[in-house]
Amino acid sequence: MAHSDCTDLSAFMEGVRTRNPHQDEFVQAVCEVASDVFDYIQGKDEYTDHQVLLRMSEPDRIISFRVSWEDDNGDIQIERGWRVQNNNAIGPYKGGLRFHPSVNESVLKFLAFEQTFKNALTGLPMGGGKGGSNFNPKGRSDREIMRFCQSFMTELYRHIGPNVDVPAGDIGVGSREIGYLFGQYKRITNEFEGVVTGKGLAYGGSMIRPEATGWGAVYFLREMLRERDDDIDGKTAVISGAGNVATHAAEKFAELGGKVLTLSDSDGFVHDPDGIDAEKIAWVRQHTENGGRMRAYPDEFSSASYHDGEAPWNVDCDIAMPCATQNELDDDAAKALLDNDVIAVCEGANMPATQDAAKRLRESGIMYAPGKAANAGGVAVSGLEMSQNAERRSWEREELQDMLCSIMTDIHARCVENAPDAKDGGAIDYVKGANVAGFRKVAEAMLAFGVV
Ligand SMILES: NC(=O)C1=CN([C@@H]2O[C@H](COP(=O)(O)OP(=O)(O)OC[C@H]3O[C@@H](n4cnc5c(N)ncnc54)[C@H](OP(=O)(O)O)[C@@H]3O)[C@@H](O)[C@H]2O)C=CC1
Ligand SMILES: O=C(O)CCC(=O)C(=O)O
Repeated sequence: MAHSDCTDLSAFMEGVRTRNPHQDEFVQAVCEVASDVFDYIQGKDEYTDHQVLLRMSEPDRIISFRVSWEDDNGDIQIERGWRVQNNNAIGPYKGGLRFHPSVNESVLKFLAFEQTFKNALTGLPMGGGKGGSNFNPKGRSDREIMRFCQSFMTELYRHIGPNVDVPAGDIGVGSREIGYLFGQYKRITNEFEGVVTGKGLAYGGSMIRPEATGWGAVYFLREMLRERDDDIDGKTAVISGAGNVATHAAEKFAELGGKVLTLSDSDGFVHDPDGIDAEKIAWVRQHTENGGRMRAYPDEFSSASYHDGEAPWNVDCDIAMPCATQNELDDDAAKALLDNDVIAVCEGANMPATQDAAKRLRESGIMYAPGKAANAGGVAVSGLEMSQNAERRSWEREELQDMLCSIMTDIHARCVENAPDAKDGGAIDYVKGANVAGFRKVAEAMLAFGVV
C-alpha cells in the first residue's frame, strides 16, 4: 500500500473501503478514528513511515467456523461462529462474544477495532478482540442454549487462553452463557484458568462485573458534568435498551439522584414520567431475563405508556444514554435531542450513533461521550477479573467499586488531555480525545516491536 495512504485521509479511507467491501459498520468505525488520528500524526514521521494506522485497521486474524448443534426436536442446526483478533500490541486479545442474528464479519470487525482503543484507554494491559455468532438465542430453551455454547467452545477453545485471548459477554451472552462456555473449555482442556471473564462468583468471577459497564458509563457522565460544575442530582435521562448495560446505567443514574424516564427493547419503548426507580428496574431485569418484553411494563406500573415501534429520543430530557446497539440513534434522533436542549449524550452501547448523528452531536458543543470511553468500565472490571484469577484471589466489592470509579475518572482525564479544544476553553471533544489517547498507547507498543 502506498505511503500516501497515511498522509491523505481520503486516499486512506478509499483503501479501507476497497479492502473491506460491504462492511459498512467496520468502515464507519475506522473512518471516525482515522479522521481524528490523521490530524495528530501529520508531521510525525515515526507513525507515517511505519504505517501504524493502516496496520491497526487490518485485524491480526479472523477465525471463522461452523457451529453445529441439535435443537430440542432432534434437528441439526448450523450457525456461523467468529473470533476477530484485532490487535494484541498491549496485551492478550480481550473483548466480548455476541449472539444475535445481525452478527456478521463487519459487525465483529468494527467491535474488535473499537475494543482495541477502548481497552487501551482503561490503562490495563489488554489488546482488542470480539467474537460471536449469528445464532438467535430468543425463544430457545435452556438446553438448546447449553448445546449451542458447548459446540461454539468446542471450536473456539483452540484459539484462546489466559495469555492469548480472553472472551467475555456482550449482547445475548450473559452469565448463563459464560457458565456453559467456561464449563466446556475446562472439560476439553482440563485447565481451570482465567480464559473468560464475566464468570459466576462461585468459579472465579469478579464482584461488580455485571454492573460495571452501566455504572461506569454513569461515572463517566458524572465526570463530564463535574467539569462544568454540575451533577446528576435532579437531572432526567432517556435510556435505550433494557439489558445489562441499560438497567445498570439506569440503576446508578437513579441512585445518584436522577430520574430515568425511558427504557426500550427492539420492539418499542416505555415512558414513565414518575421515574424508573430501583424497584421498577429490578422488575425489568427479572422480566426480560425470563424472555419478557417491555410492552408489559405499563400493566405493572400504570404511570407509564408504551410506544410500539419507536425509539425514545423524542422524549424531553437533560441526558441521553443509548445503551442498546450500534446505529440506534440516527440524525433525526440527534436533531430531536438537541431541539429539546439535551446537555449530554453518553454512550453505553458501542457506536450507537450513526455517522451523521455523531457529527451533529460533536459539532453542537454539548457533552458527547463516545462508547469507547464511556462504556469501558465493563472491560476494565474484566481486566481486574483476569488479575484476580492470575493471583488466585478475590477482591472485595468496595475495593472493586473504588477501582472502577478511579479507572473511569482516569479515562475521562485522558480524553480531556488529548482533546485540543479543551485547552482553549471550548467544548471538550471527547471523541477526539478518546481516539487520540487510545491510538497513542497502542501505537507506542507497535513501534517498539518494529514492522510485524
Ligand atoms: N455487556 C457489557 O459488559 C458491554 C456491552 N456493551 C455494549 O452495550 C450494548 C448493549 O449490550 P448488553 O446490555 O450487554 O446486551 P443485552 O443483550 O443485555 O441487552 C441488549 C438490549 O438492547 C436491545 N437491542 C438489541 N438490539 C436492538 C436493536 N437492533 N434495536 C433496539 N434495541 C435493541 C435488546 O432488546 P431485544 O431484547 O428486543 O433484542 C436489549 O434490551 C451493546 O452495544 C454492547 O456491545 C459495551 C461494553 C460492555
Ligand atoms: O469484558 C469484556 O471483555 C468485554 C466487554 C465488551 O465486549 C465491550 O467492552 O464491548
